[in-house]
Amino acid sequence: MTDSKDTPVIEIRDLHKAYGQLEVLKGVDLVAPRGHVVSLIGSSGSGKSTLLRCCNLLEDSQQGSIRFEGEDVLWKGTGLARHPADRMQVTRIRTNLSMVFQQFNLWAHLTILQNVMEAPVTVLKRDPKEVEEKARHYLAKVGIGDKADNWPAQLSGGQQQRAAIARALCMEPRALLFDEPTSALDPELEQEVVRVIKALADEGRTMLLVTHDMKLAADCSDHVIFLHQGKIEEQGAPAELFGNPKTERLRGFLSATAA
Ligand SMILES: Nc1ncnc2c1ncn2[C@@H]1O[C@H](COP(=O)(O)OP(=O)(O)OP(=O)(O)O)[C@@H](O)[C@H]1O
Repeated sequence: MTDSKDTPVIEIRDLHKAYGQLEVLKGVDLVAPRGHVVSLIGSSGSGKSTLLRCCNLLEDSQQGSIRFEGEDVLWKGTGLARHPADRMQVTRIRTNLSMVFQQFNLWAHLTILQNVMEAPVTVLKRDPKEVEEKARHYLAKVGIGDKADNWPAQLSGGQQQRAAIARALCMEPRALLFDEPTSALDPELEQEVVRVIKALADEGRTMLLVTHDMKLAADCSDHVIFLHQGKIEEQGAPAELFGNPKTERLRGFLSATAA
């Protein structure tokens, strides 16, 4: 692994992905330098989640490259993690590129604290005492330190999503991948999560953010990519993109195809 500070945390080149005959990604490039937030916006079915899942090795792809801190993390057409060495690499990549899903995916039978501690203790074999300290720190950071001993069902949707963010942070990843983190939430709960994401962006965390929320993308991104039918339609800094006529056209097709 290269450790130059100039090496992008995530670098995707000419990525192609198909499910059978359905071509979902048709040559996508994306670069996320350290400390940058890159948002992916696009109509439903444009391939945003698929791109994120390829980064996290939940999907393989047919062509192109994905590099994490200069290291090639793509298996082309061979299936993922068949070899034990590959499995170790998959764990390492998933630890470093921690994913926050739309549907929080908390374990119902574990308390919030246990949910946050689960992967660092059981998968990464870290010391439970140290992990607990970190877990409490991250729960406090996302504003739900007082919910550590509650069950997920006792929390609101916004609180559950914040717990899911704390769980991702507790892996101490090099980058966070957010897949529509606010779309399962009511507007007022959404704002709780938006505040946490903005605070993480202000801290200089590297993040890829898939969102339908133009305002969220505009407020916290260094770079915004509009994906349409598996290709990049437009991209740039929010200040260049938002409010100009090109983006208004994109906003049009977004609202026409919103899920
Ligand atoms: N496992 C799968 N098998 C077959 N087709 C899939 C699979 N996953 C996604 N697709 C298809 O790939 C296309 C892109 O899906 P993807 O979830 O990446 O879109 P998206 O841009 O994230 O959409 P949305 O905004 O609605 O979440 C869609 O046509 C979808 O039906």
